[in-house]
Amino acid sequence: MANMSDARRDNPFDDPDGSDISASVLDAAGELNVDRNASLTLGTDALIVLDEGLKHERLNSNLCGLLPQFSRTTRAVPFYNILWAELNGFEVVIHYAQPNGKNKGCKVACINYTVTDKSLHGHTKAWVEALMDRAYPSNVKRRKRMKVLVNPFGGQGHAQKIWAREVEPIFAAAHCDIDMEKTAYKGHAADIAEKLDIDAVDVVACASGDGLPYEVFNGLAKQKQPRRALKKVAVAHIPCGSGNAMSMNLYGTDSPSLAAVAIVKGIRSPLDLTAITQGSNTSYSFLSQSVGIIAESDLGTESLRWMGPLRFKWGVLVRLLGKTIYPAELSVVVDSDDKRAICERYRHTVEEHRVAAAKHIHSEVDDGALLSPNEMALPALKFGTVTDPLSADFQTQDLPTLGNFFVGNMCLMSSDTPFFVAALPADGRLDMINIDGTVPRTTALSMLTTVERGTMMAFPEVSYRKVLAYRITPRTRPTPPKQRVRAKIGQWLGGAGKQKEGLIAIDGERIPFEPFQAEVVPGLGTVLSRHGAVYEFELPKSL
Ligand SMILES: Nc1ncnc2c1ncn2[C@@H]1O[C@H](COP(=O)(O)OP(=O)(O)OP(=O)(O)O)[C@@H](O)[C@H]1O
Repeated sequence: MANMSDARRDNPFDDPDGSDISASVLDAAGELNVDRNASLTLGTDALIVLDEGLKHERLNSNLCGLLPQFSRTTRAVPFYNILWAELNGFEVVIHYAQPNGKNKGCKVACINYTVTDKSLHGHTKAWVEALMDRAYPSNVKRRKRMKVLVNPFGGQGHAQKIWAREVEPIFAAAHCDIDMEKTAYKGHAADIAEKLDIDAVDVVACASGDGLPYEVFNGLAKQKQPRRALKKVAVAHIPCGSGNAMSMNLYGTDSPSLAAVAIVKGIRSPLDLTAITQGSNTSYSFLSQSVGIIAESDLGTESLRWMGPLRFKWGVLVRLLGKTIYPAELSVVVDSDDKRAICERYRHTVEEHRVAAAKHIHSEVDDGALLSPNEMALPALKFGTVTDPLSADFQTQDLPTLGNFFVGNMCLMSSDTPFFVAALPADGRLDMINIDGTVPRTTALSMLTTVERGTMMAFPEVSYRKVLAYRITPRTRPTPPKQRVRAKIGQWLGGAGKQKEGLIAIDGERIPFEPFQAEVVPGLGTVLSRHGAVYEFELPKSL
């Protein structure tokens, strides 16, 4: 937690070969002498392996003395990396996640030692259990029962291979109970989640993009006891898609193997969901809603798929330079529109979390067991649906030149786009960004360059609000006859092809271009995360 932004950029593991052993206080009671030359010790944050044999192994491969001599005989394996430890007879076997040298990721490695002093059997048994307690603190469930859904078409179609090569071995080494199923059609993940036996499963892990988790939340919301289903079953994400925001926000990585370890070690945490009503339909969004530029750059750039991840940035750029506008009427229940106060409250929550984590205070996460029968249904919406008259809580604005309408429940929308820097998993609020489409091109371009640093919010032209609910009625923009040729060129350059209608994206999925209403439902969903109350992002100091 001390340096979350670094953790986000790099491998979130410490180096198991690392030299930071001094940071771990060696605890005499936690020491196990496995033989004359080797001992295993429970440090503060890591298992310390002291082994004369390590020195010899290294010296043997020293290319006839051409390489510098290694005198180190110790190795530290952070408890976080330890997947399982057991005693087989007198043999201590420890499986752990070892970071790959050059690749961003990790693989399963094993340490095993036979305890030579047979009188130490009782001590060894207790020591192995103590190691497991450090590897799995009281708020982390061991042997998670997982339903794994693999989208064979996710991202570039490699999800199945990634699952088998990089992820399954980690879950297996952590003794997770796995039931894998490939999705066979669009909507299959929702059907599976709707029919899932929620008492037999702790986690639904999606080897996909963000599309499958969206379906799983919505499938759980259709169960007979939806509220209990959403509390009982944690939704997890193995990043194998073109959009992997969920994994970035909750685990700080888009590497499938690192995400797998984060799932094994994940803390059950509540997540706000957003109820979206459109016509007579209700769905639940966990990530974002966009109308206009972001939705078009996400969904309306199909003809630019050959560009890979660049197509989204290109789509935004073309529309920004074209000063594209998306007229709409917007009604909002505002919680706060004071950017400074929003950042202060965010920092306060992060600090509270840091203090609680340092004191090892783990708040119990409700698993739905205590819900009374009349609480099993989804909570009633406080602000009604899109077909109801607007209540007095809403403030309505006509936005004839709206440029960007983007609402988020998570911070990062991809590995390098922290749009909603003050977003928190369960603060009962949505973060809403509005930017007028007529801001000068130079300003729009400099805004774009600050997204990656997370400082776009500082522009006075950017409205950043915490909201409880909103209704948006998008309108089709009129194109004056003189601008039609220019508009067509812009549309072609931006990858929109012949698309006539505007686009709305909910968690990256298209919904009809019609009015919709959104209301945050505090803590309705459950996920697995590294730090519970906060995402894997640090608010820039300049904000
Ligand atoms: N077997 C299947 N055939 C067709 N579509 C499927 C299948 N399995 C899942 N899908 C659909 O694929 C969509 C995208 O899934 P996912 O999020 O895993 O991939 P992605 O690569 O991130 O997304 P995108 O397609 O937007 O790039 C979801 O809407 C899901 O319902």
